[in-house]
Amino acid sequence: MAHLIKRFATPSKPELVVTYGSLDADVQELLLSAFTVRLRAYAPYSNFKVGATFRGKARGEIFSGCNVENSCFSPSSCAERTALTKAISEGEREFLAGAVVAYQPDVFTTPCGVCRQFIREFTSDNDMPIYVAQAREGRTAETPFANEDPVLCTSIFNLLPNSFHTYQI
Ligand SMILES: O=c1ccn([C@H]2C[C@H](O)[C@@H](CO)O2)c(=O)[nH]1
Ligand SMILES: [Zn+2]
Repeated sequence: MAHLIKRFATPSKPELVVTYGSLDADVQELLLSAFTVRLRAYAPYSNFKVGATFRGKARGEIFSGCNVENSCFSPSSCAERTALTKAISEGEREFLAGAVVAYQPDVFTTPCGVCRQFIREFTSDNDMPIYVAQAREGRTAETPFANEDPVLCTSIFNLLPNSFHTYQI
């Protein structure tokens, strides 16, 4: 019976909070792009701006997206889905890592349930690291992060364990 749970989405690593300065340059770059694209968020209804990025496996290219709201609310897209939809439509289907940048003073902003499932669709059995940072007040595109800023290092299998997934055989 063990084979039935063998492909269950179990995290490759536990969640960890580290400092921005301790991260590899490619992860810092992913977070910087998320900070920058967040500035383009169309969020007149919630006033809550989010930026998300995913690094494609094929060429190491960064795909970025912001949240795009609508006066009718339901048609809104989160930043994570904007970024992934852009990537898929450009031909990328595999990703090395993702990043999310938003600002709530006392909590990391992690992807919503819909986005977790959306990200899971494009994740291999090996999990996908997701880095979450705050766009702190007063920070600008010139200096988005300080070395001592906290970054949550999580992954889609931490965020969405034992997720629904169909395997194309
Ligand atoms: O991880 C998240 C959480 C929220 N939002 C958006 C949806 C909506 O536009 C606004 C407030 O929920 O933030 C995202 O883009 N990503
Ligand atoms: Zn979402």
